[in-house]
Amino acid sequence: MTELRVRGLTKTYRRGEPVLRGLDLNVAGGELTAVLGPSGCGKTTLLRIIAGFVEPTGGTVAVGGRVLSGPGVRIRPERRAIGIVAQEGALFPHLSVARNITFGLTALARPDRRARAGELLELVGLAGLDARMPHELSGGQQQRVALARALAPRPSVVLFDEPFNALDSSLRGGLRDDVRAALRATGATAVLVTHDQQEALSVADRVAVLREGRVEQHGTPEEVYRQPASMWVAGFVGDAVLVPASAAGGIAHTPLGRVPLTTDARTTDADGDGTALLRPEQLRLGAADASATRGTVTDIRFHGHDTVALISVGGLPRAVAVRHAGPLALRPGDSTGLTITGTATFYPDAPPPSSDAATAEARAQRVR
Ligand SMILES: Nc1ncnc2c1ncn2[C@@H]1O[C@H](COP(=O)(O)OP(=O)(O)OP(=O)(O)O)[C@@H](O)[C@H]1O
Repeated sequence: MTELRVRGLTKTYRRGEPVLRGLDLNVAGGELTAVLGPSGCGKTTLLRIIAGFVEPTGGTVAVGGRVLSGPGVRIRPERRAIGIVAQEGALFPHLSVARNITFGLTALARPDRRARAGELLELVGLAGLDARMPHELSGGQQQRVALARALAPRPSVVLFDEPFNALDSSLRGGLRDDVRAALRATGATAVLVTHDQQEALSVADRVAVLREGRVEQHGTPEEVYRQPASMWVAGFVGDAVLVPASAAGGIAHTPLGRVPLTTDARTTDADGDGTALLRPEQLRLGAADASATRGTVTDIRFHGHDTVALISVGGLPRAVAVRHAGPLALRPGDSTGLTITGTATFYPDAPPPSSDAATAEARAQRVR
């Protein structure tokens, strides 16, 4: 399995501002990293540089220790052993499914090519469709063929540029699972660019969050969601409840109550004022008893699988979001108790949420 290593990557297009500003990213052999970030932060540029379609201004790209782009080195795209799955499969419309898949396998004898196409179609769940033409396939099937084509030459790295974008949500889930299974089966290292945070969190081994041409955090989906490296990441990935807090002895005191701090070195030593991060599903509504903070419902939003209630609490300038599994028997104006479960990440010396520019900026930039 082959590691992808990107070091100090910079890119400035002609007559433009720098797009990549010293980007570092390691993807371990056989792992899938999802690259997530606001529109225009340089995700596609990163992918195109790794593929060899765009020359970086500085920095290096290496696969398995072999430098593909770097000072004085530029390996042509077709010699990089990198497969690409684009937004909309971009299959050759005049070639059958089998010939699309084996297009690049000119070194193989015809029977071997046929066998390889059959093998790959099985892998992507399309066994038997060898003779179909692209227009006879659904969008999801076309993307599966595009994946099979990308995997056909046994690339060590596969790049996905928003591969599920054109598909409706019912198809996306199944295809995502199959992409993951196919990558596992082949051992390819993969990078997937996406706008969709749920997709990034659910499909990837690791998530790299890009901001203004750098990686702000690269970690497992759980790390990025539970312990965001910054308030900006907290607000960009998922819904954040950011409240002013005072930390001491591993506990944050907030207007919503006391909450233990998440046990990582950055957080547990915290002492003094800052901001605590909670997620809406960590808040529980219930009887307004003595142990709970009291709040007033200002809005209820039903999402089917869950309901989000906005609760206004004394001492907080903005209502906090509470995610509740299933429907809620509360209405705007009702009084409720509020308790915190789990732990909080703490950002020392951070501005209070009333002027939480970081989150506002992240929200404004987030594209769904
Ligand atoms: N060929 C090009 N020439 C000049 N500027 C470019 C070129 N390609 C991209 N850019 C600029 O570089 C910046 C980053 O673009 P890029 O497509 O990498 O971002 P992105 O994160 O993939 O965005 P999106 O999520 O909207 O697809 C943008 O400001 C874009 O206008």
